[in-house]
Parts: sequence; C-alpha cells; structure tokens
Amino acid sequence: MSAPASPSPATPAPAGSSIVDKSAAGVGARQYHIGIAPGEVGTVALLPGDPFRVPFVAEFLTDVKDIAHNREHRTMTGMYRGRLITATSTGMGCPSTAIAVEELARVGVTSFIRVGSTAALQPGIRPGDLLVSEGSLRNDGTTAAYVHPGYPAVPDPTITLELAARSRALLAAEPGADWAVHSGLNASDDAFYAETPEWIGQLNAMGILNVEMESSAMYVVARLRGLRAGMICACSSNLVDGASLYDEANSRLKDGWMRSIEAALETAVALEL
Ligand SMILES: O=P(O)(O)O[C@H]1O[C@H](CO)[C@@H](O)[C@H]1O
Ligand SMILES: O=c1cc[nH]c(=O)[nH]1
Repeated sequence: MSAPASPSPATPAPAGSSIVDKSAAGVGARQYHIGIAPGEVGTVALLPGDPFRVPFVAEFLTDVKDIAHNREHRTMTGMYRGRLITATSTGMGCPSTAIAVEELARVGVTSFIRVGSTAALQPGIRPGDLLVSEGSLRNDGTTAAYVHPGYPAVPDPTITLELAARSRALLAAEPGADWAVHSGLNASDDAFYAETPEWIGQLNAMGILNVEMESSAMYVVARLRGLRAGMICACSSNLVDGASLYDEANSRLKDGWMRSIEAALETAVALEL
C-alpha cells in the first residue's frame, strides 16, 4: 500500500500565515461531524448510507454500544465472532461519505466496507441480489476535488475477493435461494434524479453493473490515506429491465441488506480487519 498523501494545494500557504491546514485538523480529538473520539471505535467500519440501517448491523453483534449520532452520521459498535465492529452511516452521496471516511480514519479505522443499496444497470439483476464492487466510475464532484480526472476509484482487492467468496458461501448455504451474487464495475453518481435514460443507457453499454452514490469517494479517500475499502450492495431496483422498486418495506431489499451485512462481517473476521 502506498504512503498516505494529503490534498496539497497548488501553491503552498506563505510561511507564518494563519491559513488552516485541514490535513491535520482534528487529529487526536473528538471529530466535528461524526462525533467520535479516538478509542471509541475499532479498526473496521461497516458503512450503510442510512442512519436507520446502523441498527441492522447491530442485530448481528453482542455488547452493542451507541457511540454517537450527529447529523446523518450514526455510529454503533459491538462484537462479532471476537472482533470489534463499528457501523457508521455515511448519509447520501460523496461529500458526506468523504467526511465520514476522513474522520473515522482520524479515530483509528483502517478498513471500510460499504453495505449499501444500489440500482442495477444490466438486465436480469433482481431486487435483493448482491453486487460486489470491483471499481467505480467517478461521476461525482467530491473526488474531483481530491485527485486527477484519470485517477482510478478501486477497492482493496483482498477485501473484494473475500466479500465475493463470503456472499457466495451464504448463497450456497441457502437451499432454493432465489437471489444471486454479481461482481463487477459500478458507477457513483452525484445526482439521483439527473440519471436520464441516455446516461443509464451509456452506463449499460459500458457493461457497468450498477449505480450508487458513495463508493468513489470511499475508494479515493481510502487510497490517498493508505487505508482499505470494499463494497457490497443489495439491489433495490433495475433501471433497464423495469424491476423498479424504490420501496424499503419490500422484504427482498431488506433481506439483501442483511445478507450484505453478514458477508461484510464474515470478511472482517476472515481478514482480521
Ligand atoms: O441505501 P444507501 O446506502 O444510502 O445507497 C443508495 O441509496 C441512496 C439513493 O436512494 C444513495 O445513498 C445510494 O447510494
Ligand atoms: O441507488 C441508487 C443510486 C443512484 N441511482 C439510483 O437509481 N439508485
């Protein structure tokens, strides 16, 4: 893993100026947005988007603690098969995700696994299926503030392979399962309602499996800071074959979330994250 880099401005601040250096801001302190202090969380964090999904992670844990809930960032911790697990919600989109990853890193988290929802872009991927990300098309503004347009947004390969293996093991253990696991590329969009039929068609033609809104920031910030990240999402809807379903009460989506969380927890244990 390469050394952490910081987002250095093109022209350094003049010596003796009082311009704030945010690369050092808050290190060792309770964090401004997530409300967590060093020592309150472990080294691996599961990241759902929605604060109301953090307790779904806690359902798998023992010795559960509520750590903080500030803005969209809710955090709980607990034990899963001998490992201290942290669950923190990112909110929707790359800006708040980048803040969550930066601040979690400042309090000791070194591995991040997003457990989200996503819309499918290839026919036949059904609500409730799991999608393991192998890389993100960076259609967001946040990562453009951090890196060159050609910089790749890629997950840690070991976490990615383990997420695929653990989710396929869950599938194999369920006789008559009516869901599937898919691995491939996804897109991270900024603007949910700006996804036109033309854009959806372009992503489909490029073979992109699914679209969500956070992974590009998680991957880029993790790489820049020398940390590890991966993503497993549950399909909420299919934007190309009409299996559209923006209904969180539907049990297929909830079942998918729970399976994605279990695969992420098993990954954390297997890799000692
Ligand atoms: O369910 P979460 O994890 O929030 O993920 C998806 O759902 C939201 C859009 O509905 C976006 O945040 C998108 O990435
Ligand atoms: O989850 C998502 C993200 C972007 N666009 C969608 O339709 N769904």
